[in-house]
Amino acid sequence: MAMVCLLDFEAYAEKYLPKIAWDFFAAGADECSTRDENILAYKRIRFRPRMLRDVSMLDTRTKILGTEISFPVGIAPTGFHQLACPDGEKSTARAAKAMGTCYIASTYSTCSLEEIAAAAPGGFRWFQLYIHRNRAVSRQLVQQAEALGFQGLVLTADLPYTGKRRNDVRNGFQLPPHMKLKNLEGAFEGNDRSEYGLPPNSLDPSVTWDDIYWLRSLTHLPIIIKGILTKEDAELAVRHGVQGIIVSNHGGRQLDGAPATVSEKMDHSSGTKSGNRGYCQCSR
Ligand SMILES: Cc1cc2nc3c(=O)[nH]c(=O)nc-3n(C[C@H](O)[C@H](O)[C@H](O)COP(=O)(O)O)c2cc1C
Ligand SMILES: CCCCCCC(=O)C(=O)O
Repeated sequence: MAMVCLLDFEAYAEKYLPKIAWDFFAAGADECSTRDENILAYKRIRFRPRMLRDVSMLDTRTKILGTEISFPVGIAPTGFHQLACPDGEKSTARAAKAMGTCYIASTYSTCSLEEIAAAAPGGFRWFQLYIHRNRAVSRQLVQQAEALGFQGLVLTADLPYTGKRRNDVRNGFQLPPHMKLKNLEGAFEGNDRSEYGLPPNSLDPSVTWDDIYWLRSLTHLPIIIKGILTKEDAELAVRHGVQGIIVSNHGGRQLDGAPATVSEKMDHSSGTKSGNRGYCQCSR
């Protein structure tokens, strides 16, 4: 059957993926109220179409941080692509390049940054960072991403601890033994990989705005903060000299009860006074 829209891909994935993988991809935190509200908030949006405007020539191109993309949608960072496809993030990188848009590769990719870069030479890519307690690991990843030609550094700010995704807990989610978080191989001691393929508590929950200065000292890349949900934090981002923010509630996988990404309660103009732009992501 022809795949016509994203919902068709979603239904296909639910039918054919192992339950443990599907549940991971579909997860929301706790009661999933924010995850579900993300979709409902989009459905409530109504356009105000104007007529007789000569639409014979359409141009959907736009720019993010000065780089042109063919349409105003990029690919958000998501971990563990090999759970869905053996080629993993290499396929995602190729698809993004073919579509002329930006791919943000996750720290928790199942392909290495080198493999991702080699799969789609010249593609427009940013690297998404989670900061680990072992700062040397994070420093090395940032510097490797820059050396490989990634063009932006996205710091995910909304995961000091992992949200409680109930089905992952029920399923006892583990990465299959043949799958590795390639960017973090050799980064940790011991054999316990019980938290999403990582040792428990490997992320650093003590990260603050001051760490933006630390990141700045490591790289010349533009820094974008992902997971901003309030005007106050957007303003702090501007004050700390970052080049962009991504308005996001992490697909409702983190703080259940947070507003929908396109909620009318959000002030999407935050930060624009000093020329910074907020990027709004599509949920799921
Ligand atoms: C399966 C899955 C894995 C994800 N992995 C990451 C990740 O590794 N890093 C990250 O910053 N966000 C991750 N996210 C969150 C997405 O980047 C994105 O924020 C979310 O899917 C869309 O919600 P939003 O519109 O609130 O941003 C993941 C989301 C999903 C569904
Ligand atoms: C130890 C943290 C695992 C997080 C996995 C990737 C991610 O961000 C997600 O939302 O899932």
